[in-house]
Amino acid sequence: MTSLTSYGWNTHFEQHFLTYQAQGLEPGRITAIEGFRHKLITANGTADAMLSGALMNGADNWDLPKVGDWVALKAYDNEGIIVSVLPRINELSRKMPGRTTEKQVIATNIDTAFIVQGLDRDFNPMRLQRYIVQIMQCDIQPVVLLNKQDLVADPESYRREVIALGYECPVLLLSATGHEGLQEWAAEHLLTGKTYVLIGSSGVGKSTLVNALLGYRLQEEGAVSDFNHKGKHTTVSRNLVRLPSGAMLIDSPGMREFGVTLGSDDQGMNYHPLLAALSAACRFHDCTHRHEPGCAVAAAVRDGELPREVYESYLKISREQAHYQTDSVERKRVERQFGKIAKQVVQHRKQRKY
Ligand SMILES: Nc1nc2c(ncn2[C@@H]2O[C@H](COP(=O)(O)OP(=O)(O)OP(=O)(O)O)[C@@H](O)[C@H]2O)c(=O)[nH]1
Ligand SMILES: [Zn+2]
Repeated sequence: MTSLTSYGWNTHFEQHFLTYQAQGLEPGRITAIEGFRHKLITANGTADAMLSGALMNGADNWDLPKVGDWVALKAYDNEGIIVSVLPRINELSRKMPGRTTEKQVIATNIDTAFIVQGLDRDFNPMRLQRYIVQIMQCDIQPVVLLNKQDLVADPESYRREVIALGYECPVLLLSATGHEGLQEWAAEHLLTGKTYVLIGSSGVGKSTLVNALLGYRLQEEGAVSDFNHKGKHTTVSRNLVRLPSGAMLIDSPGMREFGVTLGSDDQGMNYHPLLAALSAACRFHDCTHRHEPGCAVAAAVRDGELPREVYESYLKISREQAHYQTDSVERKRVERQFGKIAKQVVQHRKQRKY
């Protein structure tokens, strides 16, 4: 028997599972998805499951099971059919890459997201802030991991630069290959029964970090294999693994884009403590901090109190959010209209009996 609690099962899921329990279903957590095959951990060990037809036809893509989800499962030995996804505590999402404004769910039921940047050439405070803001508006705690510290002369200066931005999140220096900083990371931020996700661009060392923590090779690393014929292996799937410490860690493929969606409160960006405090002092309560008179945020940038990089990131992200919002409102309107037309067609057919 596997203890589900050690995989993150709690009273929230237990409550929502009651009706399924009455139907003789079992709970399970998705650890990997390969095409149609969903790998799960259940009280009886691991299982392989497919989606029920109803789930496949009825749900929007972001409602379908993702790595990290708890589901209700009709189990047959080590196989099964996933009948339903239990309500999520949160979901780590991004705007789908490209021009569309659809949301893509990366992983679910996450306690902390580790943003990994490599200090060799990947370090980029603008991109970092985009990750931080998007993660926070998903109600997930961000932690910044600056990896490959062995490749730069003064790693501390990078850490200081991130801390100076003033977001409320820890910043750690690591070397996955040199095994530096791993113990401190694990001791403070990888706790039993909690779920973590690693995100960042390709090649920053996410798989190397997972492997170092696991002490064995789950995914072959870059230098070793020749997976995609470009002399470089890239992680292609997400995997939830349980570390020896009992923490759960989800590795995810490298991302080129990490577009913002809208926060649950639609309040725009109140994720920077100083920016939030300053906003309250603006003359207009709905100040966009762009051109309004009496703007405390713009004044703080002029005075050097609020870092200019934070302000620039704010401007960029809030513009994208506005675009995301208009586009999703328009999409919903079109969907509603289409729904109406489809209904009329059905009615028309019924009346005509064909
Ligand atoms: N010098 C140095 N190299 C590292 C470190 N961490 C990872 N690397 C190297 O960086 C390369 C990429 O590492 P991966 O772990 O495959 O990167 P990834 O983030 O998982 O990449 P994707 O799977 O494409 O998302 C490999 O050659 C690693 O050996 C580090 O701390 N220092
Ligand atoms: Zn303002």
